[in-house]
Amino acid sequence: MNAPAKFNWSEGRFGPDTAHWLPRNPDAALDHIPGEDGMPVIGNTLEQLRDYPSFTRRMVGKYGRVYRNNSFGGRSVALHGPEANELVMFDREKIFSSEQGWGPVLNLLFPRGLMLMDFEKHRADRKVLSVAFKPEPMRHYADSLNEGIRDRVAAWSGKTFQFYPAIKELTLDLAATSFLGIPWGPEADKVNKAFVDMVQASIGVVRRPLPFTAMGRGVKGRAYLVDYFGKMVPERRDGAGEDIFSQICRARDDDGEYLTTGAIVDHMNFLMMAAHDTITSSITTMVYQLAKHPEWQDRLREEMLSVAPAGEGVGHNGLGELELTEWAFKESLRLVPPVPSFPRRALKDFEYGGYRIPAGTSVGVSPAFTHMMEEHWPEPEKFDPMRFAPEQARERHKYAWVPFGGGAHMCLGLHFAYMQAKIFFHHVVTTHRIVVRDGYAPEWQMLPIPRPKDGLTVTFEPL
Ligand code: HEM
Repeated sequence: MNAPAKFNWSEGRFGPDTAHWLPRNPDAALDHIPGEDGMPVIGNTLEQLRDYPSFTRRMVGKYGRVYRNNSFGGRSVALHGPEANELVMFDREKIFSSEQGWGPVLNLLFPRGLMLMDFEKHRADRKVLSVAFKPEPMRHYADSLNEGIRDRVAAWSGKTFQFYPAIKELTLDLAATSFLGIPWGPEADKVNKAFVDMVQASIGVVRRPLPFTAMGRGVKGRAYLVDYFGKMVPERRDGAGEDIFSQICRARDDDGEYLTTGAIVDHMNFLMMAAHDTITSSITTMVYQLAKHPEWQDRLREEMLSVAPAGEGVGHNGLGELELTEWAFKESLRLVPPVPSFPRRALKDFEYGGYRIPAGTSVGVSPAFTHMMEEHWPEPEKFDPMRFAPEQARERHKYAWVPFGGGAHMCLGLHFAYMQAKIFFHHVVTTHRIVVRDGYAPEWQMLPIPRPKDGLTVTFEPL
């Protein structure tokens, strides 16, 4: 069933190339699915933003694991649990569009990024971009991450500071070198500002680029970066740079062709966006969990020192040996997944949980909910990295732990994320104790990307 258009997706509001998106369904198309519409106009948006985990728990408790929601501009269907994750993420039958799911949020500022492509086109571009994440380039990024992190951790030593803004700034600075191949300084600052404006705009309430709005600044930021990256493509193609941008400029598709300048620019913008707040959020969660569990700092320190001396960080070759560190990072991603839920749009009618769900429906899955399901994660609130030891992980549903998604759109940068986290914690934990004051329990804002509301006050006590 393809319902008539209520209104079409306008280019001004949703960015370029939206003419092929399915028209929106009339609200009545989902009347048969239990759920609620919430307040007039805003629906459940505020309740969801205020406390996303409680909202989902309440809805699942009342309506079950398939429910109708109304937020962020319209009705959608939420599907919960590992089986739902597998259906949507693995998408055996090519039912779900990532482009049309993420599009209303991202297409205006980050068009033609990988998550804004589907099926064959997506596969072809993803294959080209994958060259930047092969072991040889990763080795170079590891070197530049080690250098940048070492200096910054030294600057934080002995201080009590707000960790979240500090790691956000460090992650941006590290991206300048490992993603873009530009040194820290005024040029990198300008790029960072343009980029931050774009990200802010993509989650802003006002969706039109009016003066003095986040969207206005975001669109200006995008114009700056398009021009900046675009001009550099020929020189990067001819050079021998080891950064991600240079790798992508030199990458060729199956026909031996380079990506166009426009495609390179769009992919770079998207990659930086996909990497930035997610790494920031996950490292912040792990810092907090380690501060609350000093015994885990001791266990990780012992493992880390067996791989490389204190304060030296760890090169690409040593990363695989940091097993406990990896489990602690995975457990942090379980407790607070940086992408708590994500959208798709059904391109065909499908059935799930006893309901027929029509083509055109916006569909959401929720790593945050799945990661707290007691039947898969006993004592789900407890920080226990041993859950990821092979003997415990073996029997678990493959889609019970999905911080990086799954299937064709599974995070392309997940090894980069593990690498940055391991290098970061090697520098910090081998030289410092991470401390928070007794009884400290900051509140987290879960959407759009989790962060501690107060910035997370920590002390890095030198050992
Ligand atoms: C802890 C850090 C990270 C988390 C939790 C994370 C999470 C995710 C998730 C959930 C998706 C899939 C979304 C969907 O299916 O709709 C995704 C996709 C993606 N991520 Fe990450 N990400 C992280 C770090 C990174 C980094 C460091 C990079 C780049 C260096 C990156 C690049 C990408 C790209 C390009 C995609 C789109 C893949 C595609 O559509 O084929 N991510 N990420």
